[in-house]
Amino acid sequence: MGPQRPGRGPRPRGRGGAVRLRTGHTFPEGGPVSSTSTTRSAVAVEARGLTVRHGRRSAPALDDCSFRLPAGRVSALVGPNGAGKSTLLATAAGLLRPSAGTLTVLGGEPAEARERIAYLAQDKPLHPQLTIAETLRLGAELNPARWDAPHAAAIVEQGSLDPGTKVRKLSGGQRTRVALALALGKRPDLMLLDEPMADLDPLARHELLGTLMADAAERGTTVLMSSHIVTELADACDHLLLLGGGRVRLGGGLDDLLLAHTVVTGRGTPADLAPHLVVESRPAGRGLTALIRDDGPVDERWQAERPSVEELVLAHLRSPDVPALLTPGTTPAPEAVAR
Ligand SMILES: Nc1ncnc2c1ncn2[C@@H]1O[C@H](COP(=O)(O)OP(=O)(O)OP(=O)(O)O)[C@@H](O)[C@H]1O
Repeated sequence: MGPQRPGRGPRPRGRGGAVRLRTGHTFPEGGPVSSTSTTRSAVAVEARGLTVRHGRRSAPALDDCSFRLPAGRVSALVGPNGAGKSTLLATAAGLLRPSAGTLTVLGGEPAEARERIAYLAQDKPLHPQLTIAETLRLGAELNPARWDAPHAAAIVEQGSLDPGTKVRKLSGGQRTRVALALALGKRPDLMLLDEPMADLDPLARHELLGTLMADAAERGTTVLMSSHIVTELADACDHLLLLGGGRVRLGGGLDDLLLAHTVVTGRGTPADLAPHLVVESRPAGRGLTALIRDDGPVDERWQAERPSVEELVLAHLRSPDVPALLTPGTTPAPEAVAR
């Protein structure tokens, strides 16, 4: 079971608790509905035609991306290797500059918001010669106005770490914990986490996700977190941004995105599923199983189920040519998109 969702009701999803749809069900016209919380909430990150190249002649790592991320949410950033996730996080942290378009963070330029942002890079850079206690003291000195010493110390304590231990003597997962204590101790308004869970054990991951969700629920912290561990993200995140080949493939509230798709099983061919968009299909017995993007009610002869987050993400990763989908409220106004 994933961490509890503080302040939020449990989210019904996944095959285990799949909502079995009655055949002939109807989805709202025009596809997904943006939840009211998505449309009404403030915007934490907004990209308009964002293009980022690592070198003048290199292909764009991010290519004409436009999306919005709501404030106070835990957003999952997913995509295959090389999709542009780290590039997006580093740009949002103000470490890379857009080659074209804009990226607005907490209402301004990323560099202006640096004090309010905590960025945890993939390699979790820390000073190896410092002890854990010295590392946290450095965090306090660098963030005098915001530093929450008890919060940072509690995160270290939960990992049973001796504050006198030098960073160079820590395991990869222990180092990640200290880096997270440093990031969370800053009490940021926006946390940018690049694969924070990769080297944490399952218990530590569970605890970390719980802490992030609690911060989002209690303090309104916005979290954007890249990860390849889709099943765990499903429990912790309420928003999804899926990148592929430097472009946005899916963006929106998880519930909205799930509502816009159906897993159908039955006899027939993908062509029989028209007018729905078939994201992915595979043979099943004498028929097929497909993930479709709904265009109106699904015909009664198909058995229909809500997809799990994993099914939604995997189907889109395996079908890179399927048109992108951003739910309303997560797309900047088209006329305002910089070209
Ligand atoms: N420092 C760099 N110099 C040149 N190209 C780079 C650099 N960093 C990333 N790239 C290129 O930019 C593209 C996006 O890379 P990025 O690291 O953002 O992807 P990612 O989605 O984070 O991948 P992964 O899941 O493997 O961490 C890739 O084609 C990569 O080769």
